[in-house]
Amino acid sequence: MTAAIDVQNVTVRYGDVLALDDATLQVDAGRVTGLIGMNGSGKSTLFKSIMGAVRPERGAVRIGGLTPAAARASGRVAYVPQSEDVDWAFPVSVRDVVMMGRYGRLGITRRAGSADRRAVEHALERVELADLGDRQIGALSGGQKKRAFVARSIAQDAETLLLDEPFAGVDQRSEATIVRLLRELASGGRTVLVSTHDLHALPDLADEAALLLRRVLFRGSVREALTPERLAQAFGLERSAPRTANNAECSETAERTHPTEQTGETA
Ligand SMILES: Nc1ncnc2c1ncn2[C@@H]1O[C@H](COP(=O)(O)OP(=O)(O)OP(=O)(O)O)[C@@H](O)[C@H]1O
Repeated sequence: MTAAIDVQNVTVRYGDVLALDDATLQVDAGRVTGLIGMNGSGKSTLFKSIMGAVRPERGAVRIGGLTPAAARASGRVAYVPQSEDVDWAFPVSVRDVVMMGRYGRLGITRRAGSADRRAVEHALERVELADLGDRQIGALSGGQKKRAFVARSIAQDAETLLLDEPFAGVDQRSEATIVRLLRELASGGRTVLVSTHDLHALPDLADEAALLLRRVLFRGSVREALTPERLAQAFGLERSAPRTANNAECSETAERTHPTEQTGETA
């Protein structure tokens, strides 16, 4: 079976910081895969590589057999970025953000039709934000913002969903709603790759797990991933802790993503 996401020997450097070192990962459709790694292990960089927002020095990525650019252009892949990467002051409503998921389908006039509006309302209902569609995106709680971005992915009807730390700073209701939705989407045949620090939530969330420390150390069942030996390896308790790069000293800085954009283009 061809992997829905195929990351082959990807190496990414920011200046002299080696963020990914020969990372290889296959992610299957129809399941939720949890991406686990310590701060700075390269999780966001892996997502940005899959989205084509950073250019690997070596290696290749395919999404459903397509290059990242082609997968993005066809709307097959949706990305829920880390909250810090989003400019929340951007003056758009929650409904506008969710409508952005439909942009690939709007055609040349960019005018939303009734099917688009129905898809947006349906997505808002699924994330339990139907009452807050008119609110400015920046005026939502952390968990509600995450749910708005998940709604955008649902409205987009993307085959592949990438979520970077969707549970960070999120209330329990939002976490439960997002976990339930991701499981439903995977059951419906979607490919879901989600990074999280929350190891306790992993068994409920994911069918598979991948451990990352600049390279993929392990990919397999959640139970096998959570063994003390594997976690010690992934969290740098053994010899090879990653260099802790100080972002302030780095020449490149990640740009902020408008709520209306799919990615922060950094390369
Ligand atoms: N734009 C950038 N410029 C320079 N270095 C960067 C940039 N983005 C990330 N890095 C560095 O690359 C490494 C991997 O960062 P990345 O954000 O991918 O890790 P992460 O696993 O997502 O971390 P976290 O869990 O803290 O979000 C880190 O050392 C980080 O400091």
